[in-house]
Amino acid sequence: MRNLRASGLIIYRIVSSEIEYLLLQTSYGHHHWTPPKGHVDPGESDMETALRETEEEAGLKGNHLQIREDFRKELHYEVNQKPKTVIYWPAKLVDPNLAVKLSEEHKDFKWVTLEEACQLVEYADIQSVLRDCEAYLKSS
Ligand SMILES: Nc1ncnc2c1ncn2[C@@H]1O[C@H](COP(=O)(O)OP(=O)(O)OP(=O)(O)OP(=O)(O)OC[C@H]2O[C@@H](n3cnc4c(N)ncnc43)[C@H](O)[C@@H]2O)[C@@H](O)[C@H]1O
Repeated sequence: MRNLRASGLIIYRIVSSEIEYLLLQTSYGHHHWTPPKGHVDPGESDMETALRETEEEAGLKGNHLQIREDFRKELHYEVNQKPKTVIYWPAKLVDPNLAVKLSEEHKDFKWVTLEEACQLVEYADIQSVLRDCEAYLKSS
């Protein structure tokens, strides 16, 4: 069975010494919240996809971001009985005031603290990735 593969960026910014994460809410389905991410197209690397999807979904380009490639996490879950892999890297929004521009795929976005993010994302695996990411960012 073909594995679905997606990748994205855990976008964060620093505001008054606090880390805030960018989450997007889908316009479809049950309107779940995730960082910007999407399906890897044929011939694309995981990082190329992560950058393309972040620009398409949030209007943030690679030159707006500092990507932390040394922290990479994979999620594995099933969508419609098919296995799906999602890869994330953290990326700092260099100008914390830069505006997010949504596409039609999402109906809302929020900048939230770790605890608020864990409530919004609802799945234990991405909550765990966010907690590990915060620990990594605070230690480096
Ligand atoms: N129901 C729908 N109605 C209309 N158009 C739709 C649609 N679903 C997808 N689309 C279309 O597909 C495109 C998305 O393509 P992309 O933008 O390229 O890909 P994606 O982010 O990987 O898609 P998706 O939102 O489906 O993925 P996720 O794994 O979060 O989510 C997939 C499922 O997995 C669940 N899920 C998310 N994270 C999970 C996790 N950590 N553990 C377990 N389940 C999880 C989600 O709740 C969700 O049910 C959109 O443009 C949209 O047009």
